[in-house]
Amino acid sequence: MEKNTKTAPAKGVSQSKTLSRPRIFFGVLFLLISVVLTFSFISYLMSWRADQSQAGTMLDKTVKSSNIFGKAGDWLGNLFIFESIGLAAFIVAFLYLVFGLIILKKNYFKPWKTIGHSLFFICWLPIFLGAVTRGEGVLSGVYGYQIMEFLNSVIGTAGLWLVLVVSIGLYFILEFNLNPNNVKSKLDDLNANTVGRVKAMMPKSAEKFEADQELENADELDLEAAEMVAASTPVVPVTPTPVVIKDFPPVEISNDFETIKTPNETSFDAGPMQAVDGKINLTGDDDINFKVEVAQTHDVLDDHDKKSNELVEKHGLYDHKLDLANFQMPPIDLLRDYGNEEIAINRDELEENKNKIVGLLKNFNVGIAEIKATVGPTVTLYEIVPEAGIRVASIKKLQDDIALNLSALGIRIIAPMPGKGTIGIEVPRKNPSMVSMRSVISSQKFQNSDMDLPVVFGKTISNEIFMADLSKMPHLLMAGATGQGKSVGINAILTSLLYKKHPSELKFVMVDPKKVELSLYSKIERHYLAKLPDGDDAIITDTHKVINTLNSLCVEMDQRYDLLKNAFCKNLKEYNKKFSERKLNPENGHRYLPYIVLVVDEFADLIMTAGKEVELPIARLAQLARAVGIHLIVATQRPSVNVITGMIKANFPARAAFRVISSVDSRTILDSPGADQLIGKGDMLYFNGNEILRLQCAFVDTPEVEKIAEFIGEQKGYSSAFMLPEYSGEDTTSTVGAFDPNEKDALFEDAARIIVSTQQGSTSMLQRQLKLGYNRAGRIMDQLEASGIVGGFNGAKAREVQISDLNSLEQFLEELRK
Ligand SMILES: Nc1ncnc2c1ncn2[C@@H]1O[C@H](COP(=O)(O)OP(=O)(O)OP(=O)(O)O)[C@@H](O)[C@H]1O
Repeated sequence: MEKNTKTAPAKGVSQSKTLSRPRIFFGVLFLLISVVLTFSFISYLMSWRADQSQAGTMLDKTVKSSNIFGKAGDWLGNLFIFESIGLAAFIVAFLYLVFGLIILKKNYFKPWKTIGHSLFFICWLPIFLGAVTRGEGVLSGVYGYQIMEFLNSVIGTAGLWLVLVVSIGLYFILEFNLNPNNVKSKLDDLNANTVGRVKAMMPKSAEKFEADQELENADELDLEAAEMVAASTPVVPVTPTPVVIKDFPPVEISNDFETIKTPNETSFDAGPMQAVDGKINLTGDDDINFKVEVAQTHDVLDDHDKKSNELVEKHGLYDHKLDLANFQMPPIDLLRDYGNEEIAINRDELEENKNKIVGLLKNFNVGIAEIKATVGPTVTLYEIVPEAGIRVASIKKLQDDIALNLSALGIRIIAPMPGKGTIGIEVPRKNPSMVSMRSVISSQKFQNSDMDLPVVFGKTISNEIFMADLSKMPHLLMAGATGQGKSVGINAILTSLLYKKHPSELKFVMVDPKKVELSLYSKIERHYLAKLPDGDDAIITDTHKVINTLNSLCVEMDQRYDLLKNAFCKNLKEYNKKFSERKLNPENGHRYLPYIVLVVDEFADLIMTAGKEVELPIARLAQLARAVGIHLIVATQRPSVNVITGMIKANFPARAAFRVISSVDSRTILDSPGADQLIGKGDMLYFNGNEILRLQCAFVDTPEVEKIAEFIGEQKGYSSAFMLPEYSGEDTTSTVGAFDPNEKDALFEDAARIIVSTQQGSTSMLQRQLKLGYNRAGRIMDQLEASGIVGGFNGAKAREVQISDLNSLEQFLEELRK
């Protein structure tokens, strides 16, 4: 086969689909020949008697022909039909069509098979037609008539017909593997698959057809393999009735059972069968035993599904946006247009830097084979390919010398560039371009993104818009010395989320010890913020309240885990989908769960004042909260090891570093140096657990954020902020001690019965069943623990229930009452 390497592939078209010109020429030529032959033959058959008399008058203008292709058509018809093979001439035209398509790489036909069949019929059909017409007319052609005559004289008429019938019979048997059993099952198959076959005959696009062809081939192979295995593997009979398989045509088994399919979707028809307890015993008269067992699906939600389907039919899917149905997402105009953000290429600067890099490396005996520059918004990346034999480490060592030589801050050497086989030198541009929030938010990439929590950071050094999904990160640690763009970065993240998520889908818990950075967002309290029931401000600035809020978030997380567990869901997305499909009953505590994003602006401050009390709930949330849709963004100015402890770091796989003051700080946040070499003003490194990317953070100014918050705040919101569960740290722990029956809660006994009957020591279950606040439910749980009905606190798991049945419990309660 000829390779299509001469013509360059067009963008977006794979090489294999591009055809070389000679291929197209010959392909089309063959198709044309096929068309000409077909029509000439048809035309010839309609008027052959008249036109045959004109043979030999090709150049005589006075003689007219009635063939559609004139005298040439006559000549072709005469040559192929009359003088040669009669009607079988059409097979020749067909072969041209097949070859044309093969040349054009349209593999509708299997070439060798088609040629084989065609040759058989080119030989057989003229003789057959000769025998039928006895040489009358043109149907057999001269060849057909002559051979027929010859055979007739040698083996007689009966012999001739015997040869014809036997040969066609053999042909069908060999081709279609016919035997009496087979014929029957093929007929059944034909019946069952009529619809499928009609579909298969519908016109398909060329690619689809190719794919089908491959599948068909694969099926054929698998079927053959299956037959071989069936024939060679002795199967121990496990049912009293021996089982037989005659063939494997695809067929539906019965309404009660699912169609049995092999991994490649080939269905088996196993002849007569009986179903006992989900097992199908196949019977027949062959000697292979075969037992098929269909695993019964125990779908406990079947009734629920029916009910939920009815509810969905009646009320439609649950619409979480309904409460704020008229809520409008902020328009792009609220973001400032900072003018032309096109990257202006300064050729002199590029040339100068290139010469300096090449010259300097030469001085250190580092030869360069190739150098390439990519200009980004703030940084130009020079990629060099060193000459063979140069050690990468020797170039890495020259970082300071290169920086000195280029007299530029912020040089970063990446040796080697991951996945590129080059060494990168990032050199800041003299006149960097601004990346505005407006430009990234209005980009198609952001607008069309289907991420759950899309966050657009800015642009990469190759000027591509960089986005990440906060729900996949799943928590982000940000660091940067003061004034390097951290607050702008947080605003960029929050803005991206505000531009994409409806208030019913997302809530923020904002912690701002500096008191000024996030205060702008207080306007969106009733739309997007979450707070403690007794909290005055939604934006938390007081360290003590932060501890309560973090613990309350832990409670929310535990409750969400309970809900997910009861709904048999693995994550928040699945749970919300199920809830929208009305498969979860709100009376059992189920509700639509918005994502919760905790934003801590100055983490160092919190750790300094509250230490472990803050670190532990943050670490707990970071470890467990991802599946229930709680995500953390923690920022700090001081990325020292006593702030970003090992426990915190281990649970924050995504890190964003703005410029930090020392390479030690850079190592703390990124596990590698580099952030100390950044140039500030939003120049950042983003680490997603695999590689470090240099980005220019999008710029969003405070007035822009204010406008967005105002736009949202002026719209109708919920009656209050999203309420987090109650939490009062001291209360709940202090009551665990000796049990005092006189001080037991009024609902103590009811709670005990619920716990014992369900054998689940879960506080949130008590909350739901008894419709209690977390504090009271927690207190009751402590009393239950003190009285010995449930075991001690068991982390994320429910407490152990010490009493196994209600009878024993009643006796126990009786004792307590005495
Ligand atoms: N992405 C950016 N593009 C352009 N300029 C930026 C960008 N980010 C920050 N700057 C500039 O840097 C200044 C300081 O940014 P920012 O307030 O975000 O710093 P910070 O790290 O939060 O400082 P602090 O911790 O003291 O609050 C901004 O006022 C702005 O002029």
